[in-house]
Amino acid sequence: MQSLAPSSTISMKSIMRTPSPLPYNPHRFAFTVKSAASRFDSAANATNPAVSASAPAPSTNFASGGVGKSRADWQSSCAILASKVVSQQQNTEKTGGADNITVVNGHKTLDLVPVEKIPKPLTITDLSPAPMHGSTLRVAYQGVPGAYSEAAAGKAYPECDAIPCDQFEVAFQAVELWIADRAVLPVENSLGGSIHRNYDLLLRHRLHIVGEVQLPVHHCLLALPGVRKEFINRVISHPQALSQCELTLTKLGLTVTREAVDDTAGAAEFVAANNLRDTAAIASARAAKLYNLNILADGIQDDSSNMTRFVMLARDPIIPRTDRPFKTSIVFAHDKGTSVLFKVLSAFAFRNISLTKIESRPHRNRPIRLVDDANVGTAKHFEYMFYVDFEASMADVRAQNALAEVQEFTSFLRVLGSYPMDMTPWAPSREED
Ligand SMILES: O=C(O)C(=O)C[C@]1(C(=O)O)C=C[C@@H](O)C=C1
Repeated sequence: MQSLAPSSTISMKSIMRTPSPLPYNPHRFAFTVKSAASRFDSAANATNPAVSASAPAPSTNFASGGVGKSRADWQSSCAILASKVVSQQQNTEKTGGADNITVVNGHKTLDLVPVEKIPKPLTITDLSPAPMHGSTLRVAYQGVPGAYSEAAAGKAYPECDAIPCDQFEVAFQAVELWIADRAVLPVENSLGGSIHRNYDLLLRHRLHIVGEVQLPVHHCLLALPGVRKEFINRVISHPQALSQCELTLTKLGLTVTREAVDDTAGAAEFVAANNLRDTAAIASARAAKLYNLNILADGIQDDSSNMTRFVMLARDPIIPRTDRPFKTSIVFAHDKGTSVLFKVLSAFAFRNISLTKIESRPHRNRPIRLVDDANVGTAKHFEYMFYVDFEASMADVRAQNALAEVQEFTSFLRVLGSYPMDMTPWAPSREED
């Protein structure tokens, strides 16, 4: 996995400069031998001229060796075809003959590519949305290399190119503008709870949740080589990371200033880039390696089972299935009426569907509801959006019926996604790299 200069992070500005992409046109994929090499060269950019034009940020490739086997096969096939074309042109000049025809013993023969080198025709699986056409999946995440979101991208899509973005908003837009195929979004942590801002983003954008991963988060205290704990008068990190290590920092005697920055690895990069000998960063062991920092303390999260849940987002939903455990995420709002929440929740309870999460957020468009109160005039109530995750696939009739019922009680209902549950067995948090 290559490490990247943080300057290669995609920013809102660079996205704004990106020329607007052409709409998706499946006919662009009509297969010709000539287009094969260039298509595999530009991989996920094939559908988006804006991408090749704007030279997107380099990314981390999680596949060992960087390039997948099939891509290499295609490239060598195409190279052989290209060299044939060159030799045929030379022959043509010599013989003055037509395309693809060589003179052998006075007979004209078609000059064929050796059977084992002939590219295979595209099949229906080559056309499946992920990964695109045998190319490497491009996954946008917020932060710089070494961030936990990058690790989550690697866990969800081991062969992917992880693309750093300076804000979550940018990661969403990277997918919307076809610069990336997926975005990774942390939504909750076992210690810190829900990451509310990201729930709001889910609603503001029209991307679909297509997967989830739960990542053990193992924090380290990082400082420049030679710096000891006693020299530290400031600890910087992502706010979630600072809160996940609060007690341990105090136990370590580090009752010093805490400062929040955009991401954990960004904090490590900042300490290194500015040669800060009085500042430590909370970040991963991988960030220590990438930015040449020392690990002053290892495993400083307040709970060894510290875990963050990330969701994977895509432009299109996946087709829900029933042959493996699925989860569905919805968001709804309701107007008025009594016991609406109770009725909604019982739609799931009566069908034996377990809820795994419920979260309420202020209704941004209508945060306050005025209600008449006969005795004291008009009262104000807060209005909420409710986010619910439940353990069933949208392909399951029970889920379909439950949602049909929920729709009756709600003024707004959106299915954010129906996706395979992360069933990875739990293991204590430990950094491998
Ligand atoms: O800063 C990072 O490294 C991130 O990936 C973000 C983030 C978060 O938003 O919660 C992800 C996992 C950890 O819980 C701490 C920070």
